[in-house]
Amino acid sequence: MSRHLGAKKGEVADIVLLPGDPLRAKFVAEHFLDEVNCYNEVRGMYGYTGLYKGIRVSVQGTGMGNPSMSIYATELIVDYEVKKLIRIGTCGAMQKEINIRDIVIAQAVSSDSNMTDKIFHGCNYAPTADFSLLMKAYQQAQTKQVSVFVGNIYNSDEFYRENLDRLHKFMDFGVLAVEMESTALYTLAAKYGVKVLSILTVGSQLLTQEHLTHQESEQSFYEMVEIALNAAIES
Ligand SMILES: O=P(O)(O)O[C@H]1O[C@H](CO)[C@@H](O)[C@H]1O
Ligand SMILES: O=c1cc[nH]c(=O)[nH]1
Repeated sequence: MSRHLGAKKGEVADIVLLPGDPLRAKFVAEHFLDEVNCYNEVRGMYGYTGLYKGIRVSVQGTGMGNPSMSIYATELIVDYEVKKLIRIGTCGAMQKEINIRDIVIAQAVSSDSNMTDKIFHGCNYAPTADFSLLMKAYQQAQTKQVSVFVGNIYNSDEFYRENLDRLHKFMDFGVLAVEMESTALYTLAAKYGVKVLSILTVGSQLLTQEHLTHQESEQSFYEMVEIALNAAIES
């Protein structure tokens, strides 16, 4: 067991998918994995291990925001020796050509979080995806009836904001979408030398103010999860 996970040694696979919502972890386990074992219920942050196409894969909820992600990512890597971590999240689209239900793959992460400053003391570190995972995920996405965008995303410590001024600056510089966990995830993966990628389904469009309901979001996760699973086992 680790501080926040109840799994015994060996119960977590080398490959872990990471949704923010623990109920998305349950959904993935129920719909995509065989021979499933629930290894964590601590704090209701469900974690499961099962088989996908005969290969062991885990799926672990992370909660929302960089601090929560950093706890789970650190323990998965340090205590359970996980080697590939793929976030399967939702995001808000920041460019007009990106629509609800499209997929965004995070090649790099810009941020308003001071996570990396705590490590790099005033210098800018650019958290980036693992290239082999990124390439496989992009190839997988191209086999599906889904629009996929690859590029820079915006990671934020805020969901509700005073105003959208800062977001508009990042939009002007071509940033694709906003979410809240990838700075911590990519930076920790680099620190520990493991593979990482964030794949995001667009749940809201910030320019048009459209958004999916919770139930609609769930239905649009299928493509993202299949892309993540196949990229993970092939890379
Ligand atoms: O759907 P998840 O994976 O939680 O991701 C996004 O949704 C949450 C905000 O609603 C934040 O965690 C953000 O990053
Ligand atoms: O972090 C997020 C995720 C989805 N939509 C947003 O506006 N922000």
